[in-house]
Amino acid sequence: MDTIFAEATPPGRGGVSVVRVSGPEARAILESLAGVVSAPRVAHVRALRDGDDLIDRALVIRFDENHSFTGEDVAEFHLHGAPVIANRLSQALLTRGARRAEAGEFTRRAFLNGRINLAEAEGFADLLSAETEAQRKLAIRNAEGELGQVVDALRARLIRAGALIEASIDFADEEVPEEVPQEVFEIAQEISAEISQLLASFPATERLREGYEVAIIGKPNAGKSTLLNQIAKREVALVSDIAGTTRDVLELRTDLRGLPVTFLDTAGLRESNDKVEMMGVERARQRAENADLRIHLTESGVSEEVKRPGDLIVRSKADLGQGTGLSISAKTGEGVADLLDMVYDVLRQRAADSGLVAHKRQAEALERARQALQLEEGMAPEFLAERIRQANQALEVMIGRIEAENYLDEIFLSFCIGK
Ligand SMILES: Nc1nc2c(c(=O)[nH]1)N(C=O)[C@@H](CNc1ccc(C(=O)N[C@@H](CCC(=O)O)C(=O)O)cc1)CN2
Ligand SMILES: Nc1nc2c(ncn2[C@@H]2O[C@H](COP(=O)(O)OP(=O)(O)OP(=O)(O)O)[C@@H](O)[C@H]2O)c(=O)[nH]1
Repeated sequence: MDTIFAEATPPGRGGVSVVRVSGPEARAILESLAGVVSAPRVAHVRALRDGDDLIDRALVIRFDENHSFTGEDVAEFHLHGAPVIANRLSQALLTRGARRAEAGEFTRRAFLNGRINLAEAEGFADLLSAETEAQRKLAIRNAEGELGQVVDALRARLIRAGALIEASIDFADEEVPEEVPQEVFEIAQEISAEISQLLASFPATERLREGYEVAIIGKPNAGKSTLLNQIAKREVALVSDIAGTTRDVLELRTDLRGLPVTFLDTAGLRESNDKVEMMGVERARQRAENADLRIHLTESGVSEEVKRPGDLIVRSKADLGQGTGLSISAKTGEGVADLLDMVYDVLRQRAADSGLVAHKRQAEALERARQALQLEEGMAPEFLAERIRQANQALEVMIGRIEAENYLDEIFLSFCIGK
């Protein structure tokens, strides 16, 4: 196994930068630079020397195999935060046989060494990419293993069901076939119902993890770009009194009180002879179609063609006259806070339906387990045993105990280097 290293802190100048080393040579490499470090998991201040060259006076920590994040021998260098120092240390690590880590390789090793399961690894990936409070709360639950624990509890009951069937097969008399106990069917039904519950929350959880899209749509000159600028509190979109100003879809990522919300400013919906404008209109329609929520901004009437239940209808340019319903002036800002309140309320309700199943991979494995558990009383004991085994196997795939290989690159390469 290679010994790997990477900067765990973001590149650039900072107070402290942390370089992490993991693998069989970690301790020897640490001690060749810092002298003997006998106590594990204790911070020591040490001069780091490569030959005569004093690299830095740093904090160093070492971790023993089986008592570290990766499960391997680990050494950490907490350096003064200038890129030249980390670069100089990297050079010393390379000459001592370590290599640079790939994206997610520390977490991958934690998984391969059985320190975390695959659902936890996905939780860590989500935690590291979380941009808002609601996403962080979701991710930390899975990084802490909640989903894995739920699945382990289901597996324990499946194993009992399997054992009950085996017993009835073993003791079956040729003439008087032993009945498969009723409890087997009860367990299968209960587990199947619990999986259904877990799966029911998947769409809401996935939306929260990925972030919501809110499309601002309407006729040309309705004030969509002005509204986007008002939400951003800066000039992100071009505004003009020429109809058809916005062509491409503009995205504004925001943290709406903890919810991840990307507002989309789209081309005004109309027929036009301008080829480029029509490409923009088509794009606007598509993005609006796929968005989680649509704000129809209108001076007069609503563009019925794209209207869907639950869409917000908002009258624009309230400073120019009176409208009914929610009306805003993107220009003065009047009503914009109320609009954001409404958007927040709608999305918060959807986020409230979220649960633990955040990834399609997890949902698919759970669905396979659920399918296998659709048992019927007349089924042969051997067949029932096979179904229970299939369900158990699907759950093992979910937590990465088996058949994880196909997913590893997808999951771990999504991390940054150093994680
Ligand atoms: N400096 C530093 N900070 C970090 C990490 C790290 O690797 N280094 N982490 C990583 O990304 C996270 C913390 N995760 C960790 C998880 C386990 C162990 C560990 O050494 N576990 C041992 C000892 C436990 C103990 O001290 O009681 C064990 O479980 O046996 C260390 C960090 C976040 N902060
Ligand atoms: N009085 C008033 N004028 C506004 C308001 N909002 C936008 N306008 C004006 O209306 C014109 C069009 O505004 P935009 O924000 O570019 O409209 P749009 O909907 O993005 O237009 P397209 O890009 O053509 O689809 C500009 O002259 C804005 O200054 C408002 O609330 N009150």
